[in-house]
Amino acid sequence: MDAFTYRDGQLLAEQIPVTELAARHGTPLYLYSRNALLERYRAFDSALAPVDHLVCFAVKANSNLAVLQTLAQAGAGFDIVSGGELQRVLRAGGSAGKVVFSGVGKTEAEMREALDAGIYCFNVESESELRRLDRVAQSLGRRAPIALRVNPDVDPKTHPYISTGLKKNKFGVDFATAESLYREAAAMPGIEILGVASHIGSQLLDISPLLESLDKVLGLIDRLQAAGIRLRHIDVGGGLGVRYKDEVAPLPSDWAAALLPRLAGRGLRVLTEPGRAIAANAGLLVTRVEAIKDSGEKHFAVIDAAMNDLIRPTLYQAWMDIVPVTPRDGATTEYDLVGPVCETGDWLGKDRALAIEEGDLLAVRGAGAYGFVMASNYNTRGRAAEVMVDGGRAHVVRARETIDDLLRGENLL
Ligand SMILES: Cc1ncc(COP(=O)(O)O)c(C=O)c1O
Ligand SMILES: N[C@@H](CCCC[NH3+])C(=O)O
Repeated sequence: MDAFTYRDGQLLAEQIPVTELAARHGTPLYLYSRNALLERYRAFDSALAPVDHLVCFAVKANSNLAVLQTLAQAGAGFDIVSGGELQRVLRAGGSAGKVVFSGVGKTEAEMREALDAGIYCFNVESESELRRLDRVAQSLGRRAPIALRVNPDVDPKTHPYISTGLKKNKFGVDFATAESLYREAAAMPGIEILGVASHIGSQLLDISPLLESLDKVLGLIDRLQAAGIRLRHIDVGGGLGVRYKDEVAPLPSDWAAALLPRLAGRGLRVLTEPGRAIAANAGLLVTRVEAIKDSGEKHFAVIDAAMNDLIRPTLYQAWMDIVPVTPRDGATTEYDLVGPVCETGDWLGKDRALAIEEGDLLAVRGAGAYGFVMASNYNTRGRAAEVMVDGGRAHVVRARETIDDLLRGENLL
């Protein structure tokens, strides 16, 4: 479903006019559709239904408690990268037994916290981390369940900032040394080997690099088995892309249809860590046009959302669809949509043909993933409110930050 569609000339969030939500909650405003989240989660869950599996939502994509609660209630597991994300998952009612912990810089405190909570698996990204985890687990009289996150050195053909599976990227254990590291792990008293993990990058539009990576990892599993190390699961990572403009993104069903035959007969539990593919198109960022101005060379629409609210356009030159909430008839003008932040890079869209006037509302589509989570307080701007729509009802799931929120904890000399 598209949760955000037009009816009678205005954009709706599920069944509620976006104008009404903006009037009630102000702008900039993040809107999420509960039903769109569920539908996208279930697309992964049912695509993997033929095998024992766990869909671990990548919390970094959207860590709002109500988003996590929605997915936890649907049965999701979670991929976390910090102790903070673990706390969020637990507060949202997620179960620790469905959590995998990725990330290259886990601290001892985070390891202890995750062991105490009883997470399902640590995705270990280096030899140094493995030794540290062994030590921490032993000090607690525990064995830490692990998978090695291997770096298969495969080009995911995506933006260089969001590629993770190349040798030159910081992620994962060098593929050539993975086998010997598994042997070391097998002898560590504080470590219990569960599986293997890989994640090669984000916004992937082509499945073939994922298959190339999978084939390499399956070869490793075979070599390990020959050495007497049997794995129980394979975590194939996340990364499936979405449509922002005109991209043709692979469906979870197509992805699973390509993946599952390669895994047949191995008895491996399959884990995946999708973030963007579940959350991106379940969210909108709503903003108001504050001012229209002309530089003699360019037309600018100054909007009340800025790079601090949504950094993807300026950080990755990402194109995100920006649409009028109540479209006007008449001639369009090409605008650069810029925010109030004092940076030339503060833009959400460039050269967009729009018929708009001051005071109009615009909506940035695809903002449900890597939107609010990457927001900052730059220029002492409070972060936007987050509202979740469920059919005809809207819930404020995070209040807009006030200046008091921003100044809390700051002291004069
Ligand atoms: C280890 C890991 N898992 C999962 C994800 C989620 O990626 P995506 O949002 O592209 O599905 C990421 C981010 O790229 C990641 O680094
Ligand atoms: N933040 C990135 C994705 C990062 C993926 C995290 N490993 C984006 O907006 O596209």
